[in-house]
Amino acid sequence: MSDIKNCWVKKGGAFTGEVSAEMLVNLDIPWVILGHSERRALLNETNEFVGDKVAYALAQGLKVIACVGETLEQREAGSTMDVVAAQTKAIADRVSNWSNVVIAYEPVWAIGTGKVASPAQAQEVHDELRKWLAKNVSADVAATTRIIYGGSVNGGNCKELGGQADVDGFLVGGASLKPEFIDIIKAAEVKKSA
Ligand SMILES: O=C[C@H](O)COP(=O)(O)O
Repeated sequence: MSDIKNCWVKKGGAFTGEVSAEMLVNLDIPWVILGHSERRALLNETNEFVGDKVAYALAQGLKVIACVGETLEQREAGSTMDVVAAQTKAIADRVSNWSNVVIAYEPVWAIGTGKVASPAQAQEVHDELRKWLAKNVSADVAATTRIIYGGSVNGGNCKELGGQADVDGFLVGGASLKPEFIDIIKAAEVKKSA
């Protein structure tokens, strides 16, 4: 197993049902996904709590895919960038070394719905996120941090999405269980080898 979709915010202990970062390290699981929208929405994980989790997981030696993304209501209200900037800021406030962080932009309305963001919509947010990192963290972190896209990626849309300048790969749910996953991997690797 190469990743898991959550871990606890601090050292393991009497937190029944939670998976600690230390457990993942012991099991040689290198990556953890934190801040997934389902945990934010269903388990009331705040931006600050997610930021604390990211910092703790990194401190234990894990690599983190940190998810950010807006709901449909937030997009329609024109607050997409405010939402993802606030989510990213809570991480930036707690993390100084970004070398083991990947940001996953996952518009909530696109996750598991079949309604993928258009390549232009994805590129716009990825570009804004990179600019946010350049302004608020550093030019180096902005240039080197991978910003991947998630939300209804499939074999049919991966090429065009992956061709966008600031889309550095994908976070894939449903399609990772289907043969088309191989096409998605290939679409993500084109840029890596370029
Ligand atoms: O956890 C998986 C991601 O949220 C994306 O899921 P999806 O590719 O099924 O939309």
